[in-house]
Amino acid sequence: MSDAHPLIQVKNLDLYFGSFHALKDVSVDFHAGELVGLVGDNGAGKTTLIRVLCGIHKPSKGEVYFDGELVTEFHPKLAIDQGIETIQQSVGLCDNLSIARNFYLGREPMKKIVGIPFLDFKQMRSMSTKVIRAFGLRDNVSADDEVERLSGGERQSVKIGRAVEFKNRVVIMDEPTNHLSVREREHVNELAVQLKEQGLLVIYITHDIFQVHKLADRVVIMENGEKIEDASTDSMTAEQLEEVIRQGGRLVEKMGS
Ligand SMILES: Nc1ncnc2c1ncn2[C@@H]1O[C@H](COP(=O)(O)OP(=O)(O)OP(=O)(O)O)[C@@H](O)[C@H]1O
Repeated sequence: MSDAHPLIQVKNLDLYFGSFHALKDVSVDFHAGELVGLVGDNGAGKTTLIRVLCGIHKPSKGEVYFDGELVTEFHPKLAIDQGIETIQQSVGLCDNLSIARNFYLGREPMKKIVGIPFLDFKQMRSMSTKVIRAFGLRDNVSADDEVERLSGGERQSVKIGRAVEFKNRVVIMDEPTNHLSVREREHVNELAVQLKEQGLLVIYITHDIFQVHKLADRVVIMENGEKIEDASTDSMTAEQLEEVIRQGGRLVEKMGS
């Protein structure tokens, strides 16, 4: 994997919120077909880093390359057009709309009847039905049901199915299993692995180093806006990575000296 060029390359990134230095000289590569765990304590800079990748924040210094091309404009719409999707626990679906409508949110297929464009409900229904079955929703859930009646895990499945169907290249999962039952958590984690096996880059943000160690190819640890570790899960155990987090990078400095 490391010989191919990275799908996303972050080089010497700094980001200030006013005088607060939120990202400090962060460099990290992310490859297609890789599941990378992004971990670190509260306020470490994980969300800020992925917000740069999603075009929400413009870095103060440093570069981001997407598929080898320097990103010159940071805007959420551009990131979506490049195929970067973020899956968050509490956002991304409208409760009072059907699963079919949610599936196409902002990308509704249209058909023309006597020259007048209408939403193509038939296509929305058939495509979303296919996907919700493939992604393991209960048989008694229909594409016409409102999202409100779905469990947390099913909601995540709809978002993940949408990311696959719309041919995203990068899926960023921000604490995707918070508040889920054990079985739902397993299901969402299996879907994350499926995404990477289909060649997508999956960046998985979590506080749970033990959970992500089982899934990820690599774990990147952040602390106080800095990247303090970037290790393959083959080279370090979950316990060793937890110790790095506990010591806040002091262990890595010691090992390097
Ligand atoms: N828009 C903002 N304006 C000012 N400060 C911000 C802003 N966004 C984040 N910060 C600060 O930047 C630091 C890093 O925050 P960030 O949300 O990236 O951390 P995190 O690692 O995702 O933490 P958590 O796990 O708690 O979500 C925090 O101190 C936070 O208060």
